[in-house]
Amino acid sequence: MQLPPLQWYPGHMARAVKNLTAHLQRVDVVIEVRDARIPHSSTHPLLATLAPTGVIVLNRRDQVPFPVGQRWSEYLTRPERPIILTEARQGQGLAQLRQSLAQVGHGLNQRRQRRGMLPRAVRVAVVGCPNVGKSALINRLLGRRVASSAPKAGVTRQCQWVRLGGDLELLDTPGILPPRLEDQQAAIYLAICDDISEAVYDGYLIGLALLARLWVLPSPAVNPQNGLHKRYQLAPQDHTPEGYLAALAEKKCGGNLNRSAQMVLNDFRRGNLGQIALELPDFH
Ligand SMILES: Nc1nc2c(ncn2[C@@H]2O[C@H](COP(=O)(O)OP(=O)(O)OP(=O)(O)O)[C@@H](O)[C@H]2O)c(=O)[nH]1
Repeated sequence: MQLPPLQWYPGHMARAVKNLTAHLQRVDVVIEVRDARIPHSSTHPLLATLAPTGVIVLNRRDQVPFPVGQRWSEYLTRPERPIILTEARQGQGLAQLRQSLAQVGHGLNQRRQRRGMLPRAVRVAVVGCPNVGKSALINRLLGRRVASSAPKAGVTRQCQWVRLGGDLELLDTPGILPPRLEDQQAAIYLAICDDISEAVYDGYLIGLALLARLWVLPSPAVNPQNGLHKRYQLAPQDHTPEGYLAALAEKKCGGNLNRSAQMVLNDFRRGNLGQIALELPDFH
């Protein structure tokens, strides 16, 4: 299946990248938030150069099978860059994240003390692609709602500093993507996961791309219980991806293929098809 090239680089994102580059110079640690369903595709090349150290958070750990999250964590971990799996809405994994930040703060203030300087709060930037859960994570870390969190890419438009007690200052940042999405497979995964504005793609083709991926995923990436069958009482093994969307359209959407594709996408995004990792460390 050949999809038209996907690109999304709205004006606010270009401004955000410029703004972020300036802000990162006064930050002590960067938390890069990625989507645990697509840890490879939901990273930004800029961060490898601007923020080579820090913490990588694989958020939405509730949406992938537990062993897959663990495997990604082992695969990505480096001594200077711990990996933490979180569920930002419920606050799972946050104790470990707080501990990592406290360690950074301790090291920073020891160095300051040696130079005769007063202690200060650790400055932490929370960065990543649109819709990966940066604002939800910040709200959970702070224990109150300071950042807008919504199931839509591009909600946060400005960099915003927020303070947590005397120890931590957090920078909430708009979601960023590269100006050109060179890796079109990654772009398709970003669209499937709702990390790209739906205004720039054909929903039917992206729904079909999701099914095509589900058809070839190995068993560790998906729950043993087939979510599609359970959700729609329609067995995947009896159909090709195209045939499945057509059968689903007949069964539930008055024959409308666009609506059946949208239904599958929405159910995947909400976790109604069970835990599904679109990417595993060994293949993309
Ligand atoms: N299932 C699940 N949903 C999550 C998790 N974290 C966040 N969400 C949901 O994902 C959606 C996006 O979260 P946000 O916090 O707005 O994401 P963001 O990265 O700040 O988005 P932008 O403002 O577009 O950059 C919201 O509907 C959240 O409730 C998680 O760990 N698991």
